[in-house]
Amino acid sequence: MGSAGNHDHVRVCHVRIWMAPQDDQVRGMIILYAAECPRSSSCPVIRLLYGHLRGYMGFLVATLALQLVQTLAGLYLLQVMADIIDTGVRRGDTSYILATGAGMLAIALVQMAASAGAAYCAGQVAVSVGRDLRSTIFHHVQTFSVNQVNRFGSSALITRSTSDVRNLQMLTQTTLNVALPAPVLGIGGVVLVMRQDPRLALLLLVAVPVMVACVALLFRRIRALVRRMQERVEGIHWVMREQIGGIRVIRAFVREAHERQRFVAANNELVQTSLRFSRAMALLSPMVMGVLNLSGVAVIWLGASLMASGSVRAGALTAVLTLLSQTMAAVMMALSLFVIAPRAAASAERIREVLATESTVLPPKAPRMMNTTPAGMLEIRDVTVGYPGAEEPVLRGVSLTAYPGQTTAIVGSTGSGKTTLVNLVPRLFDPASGDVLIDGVNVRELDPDELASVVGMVPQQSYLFSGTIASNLRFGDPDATDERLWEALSVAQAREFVEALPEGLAAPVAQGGGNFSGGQRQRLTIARALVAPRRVYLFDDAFSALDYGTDAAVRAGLAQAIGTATVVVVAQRISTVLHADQIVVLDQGQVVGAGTHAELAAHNTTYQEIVLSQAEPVGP
Ligand SMILES: Nc1ncnc2c1ncn2[C@@H]1O[C@H](COP(=O)(O)OP(=O)(O)OP(=O)(O)O)[C@@H](O)[C@H]1O
Repeated sequence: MGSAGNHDHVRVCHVRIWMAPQDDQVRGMIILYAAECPRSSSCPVIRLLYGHLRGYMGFLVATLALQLVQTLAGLYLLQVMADIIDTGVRRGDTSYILATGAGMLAIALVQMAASAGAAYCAGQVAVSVGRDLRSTIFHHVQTFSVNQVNRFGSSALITRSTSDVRNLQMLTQTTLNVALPAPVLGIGGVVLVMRQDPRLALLLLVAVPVMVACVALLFRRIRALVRRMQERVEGIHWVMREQIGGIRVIRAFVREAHERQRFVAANNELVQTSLRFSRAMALLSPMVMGVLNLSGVAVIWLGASLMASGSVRAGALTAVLTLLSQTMAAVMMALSLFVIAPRAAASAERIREVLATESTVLPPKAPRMMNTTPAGMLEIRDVTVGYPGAEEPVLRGVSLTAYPGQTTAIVGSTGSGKTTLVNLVPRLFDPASGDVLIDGVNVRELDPDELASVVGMVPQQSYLFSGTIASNLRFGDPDATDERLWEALSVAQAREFVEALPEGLAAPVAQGGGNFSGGQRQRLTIARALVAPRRVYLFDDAFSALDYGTDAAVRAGLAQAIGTATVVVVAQRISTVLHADQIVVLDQGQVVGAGTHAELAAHNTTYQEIVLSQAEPVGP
């Protein structure tokens, strides 16, 4: 991430992407992408690939040149072959046949080398474009707010960065390998046949447009089906993700049969769409083959009658027939393009949908710096937040101030908006109205790096990344010493169990932290937030998986370790917030009270209800 005042805003074909300048590869790619994208083009594939392809002009030109060489060499070979038959064979001139044959061999070698070189260059372009696209999507999604990520869904975002990009990569490669030589083969072939006999050329001029018309007729239908197929694949990903992620719940509630049915339904939908697609494709192939075979019959029929009248020689007719079979092979290969192209067109639309989504938490153009004397006063001023699609706002006109050196607790019933409120501080999303300020600076005016260096957060869901305990703890400060890590683990009451692991800090962590218990995970996420000093610490229900004793020990340790920082604690348990300097009570998205435990317990009805609802008796 870029440092304050040191970042770029780039217009990317209706998309604004913010990226750190030191990421040269991505930066270069974004500049390319920003290059005058042909907005007028109605083809989503062209619009999407245009900027990326420009970066590989060298390889593109080389592919073009090599394809030209190999196609022209192929056509020239036909011409020479006709000469050998009409001159060498007809006259029985062996030396002419041998000399011309040696020349043919040399040309064939050039053709092979050019063909291999073209395939290599095309591969380079396609693979690089794929890499760049994946990178663009990944970095763009990174700029999204949490709500925007939720709107697309993780399955959709993964599919778009993987299989959709692969479809575009395949299209690029096939176009360069198959479609690029086609015009040269077409025009060159017509010229070659014209030179032999213009009447035979006329046949080619009729056959090719008929073929193109057949394909165009089916293209729209195929494209729509391909798009639907991709949606169905996404549907399967969606169901599978949920089932794999929720396997424990499924087993506990014996929902296997129900889940199996959901999967079967999603799978069947894909099968039905795939069958419709296969039917459309099944029509395409015989149509093209029919036109080609009819053209072959016409050439043989016309050629035979011309030969009988002596106006066409055997060599010329052989060349035309060979050219026709070569064209047939090329068209058959190009047919694969008609499967790949609609798939890529649908993929391009889906990728552009992601790229055209402008982040709602963009960094400021001219970021402000925090003052150098750390304080950490957190002010939330009159914020209103609504989730996309929800009728009512989740938070309405919420204001509170959390002071340095103090603990501010936020309590409220389930769904009252506590998590939503704390998520505003690190800008996981922004409020519809109102402001969040740290030491008087609006968080929207801070560079993301600066904001991250000021706010430490322990989210409600304890998530650890695959790696080691040390790599997870160093998330906020890659340079933290082992000693610092152990200190943080001590405060989080995690030292004991980490010491008990044979590898200690180097103990492996599975994706999501699945190889640790809920309480251990929670303690590790608390330690992670404590490794780097911050002005404001947010603990969102971060003690819920701890037993009462550990909860109390962690809070006691925190009071010592955090010192003068501002602490905001979201909690369900009254015992967790009992000694907070200030408790803010939320109810249905509004602040309905603020004060100490004693004050609220005496006068605030909502707080009293919460206290009463807790099974354990609460002390003064
Ligand atoms: N991503 C979302 N999309 C739509 N609505 C949401 C989303 N996240 C939360 N909500 C809704 O917003 C309201 C507040 O949710 P929030 O998670 O902030 O409550 P909370 O007080 O933290 O609840 P809990 O104590 O159960 O964690 C809830 O009604 C919830 O349904």
